Amino acid sequence: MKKIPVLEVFGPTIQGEGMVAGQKTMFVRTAGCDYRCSWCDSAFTWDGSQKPRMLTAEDVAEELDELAPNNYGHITISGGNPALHAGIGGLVALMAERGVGTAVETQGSVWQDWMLEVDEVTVSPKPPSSNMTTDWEQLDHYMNALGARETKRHSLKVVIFNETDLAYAKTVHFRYPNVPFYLQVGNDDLSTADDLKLRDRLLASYEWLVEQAASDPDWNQARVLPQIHALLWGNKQGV
Ligand SMILES: C[S@@+](CC[C@H](N)C(=O)[O-])C[C@H]1O[C@@H](n2cnc3c(N)ncnc32)[C@H](O)[C@@H]1O
Ligand SMILES: Nc1nc2[nH]cc(C(=O)O)c2c(=O)[nH]1
Ligand code: SF4
Ligand SMILES: [Mg+2]
Repeated sequence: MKKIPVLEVFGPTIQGEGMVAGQKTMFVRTAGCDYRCSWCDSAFTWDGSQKPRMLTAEDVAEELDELAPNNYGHITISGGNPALHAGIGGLVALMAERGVGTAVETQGSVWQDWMLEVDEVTVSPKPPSSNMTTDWEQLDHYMNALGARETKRHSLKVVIFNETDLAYAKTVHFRYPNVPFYLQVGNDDLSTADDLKLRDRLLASYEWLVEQAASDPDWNQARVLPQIHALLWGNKQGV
């Protein structure tokens, strides 16, 4: 059984972002990322500051059960980039056997066949402010493979910090016009412990983003959301 480098397991909480926002869920966060986004809010998964544990799918399930005995029906696998790890396939299968829903967060740079078995796949290509570049052919492959599924859902989510990011997001949205599309507020103060100050700042950014979407017909089918967990709990890890 292939092991998974796990950085943290937490919950129950709510999914704070995107297509599953508000869903009660557990989080499994893997270590390692093939990107280095300038504004990554989870840099501890790849900057060497925290060390992962190598766990089997059964180990992870046991940990979930200990954290939330009979108290979860959905898990979200994030990272880092969880798509770096073949071993997650075993976890997805185990949860499906138990009737527990699964979601994954990835930037869409690396494919794994277990993606096909995940109930809600969020693909989050990175805008210019991240300093990363998009491999459009790889993203096409992702969208084609996910789009061929019959019962499971996927979406695109782009984090926005400025107008250049919005222009990039539009390119993504127009390239895959039939995929549910989310604009997400960027958090540009990752170090503050002043939750109230951060909340004000994020809400001001949210207001700006809503105004942008509201005034541009190209966004008629878009959904605009903040990170709900950042509004509630600031930059705290494990929530
Ligand atoms: C930490 S990433 C992990 C999954 C995967 N590596 C990815 O980027 O999609 C989870 C989500 O958080 C978003 N995110 C990261 N830093 C953020 C920030 N400073 N503000 C808003 N969203 C952020 C990412 O764009 C992604 O959609
Ligand atoms: N509550 C909560 N919702 C989230 N949605 C995406 C997250 C992530 O870091 O991938 C995240 C997270 O870390 N916490
Ligand atoms: S792809 Fe995701 S985890 Fe990786 S650096 Fe960017 S935001 Fe962070
Ligand atoms: Mg996060």
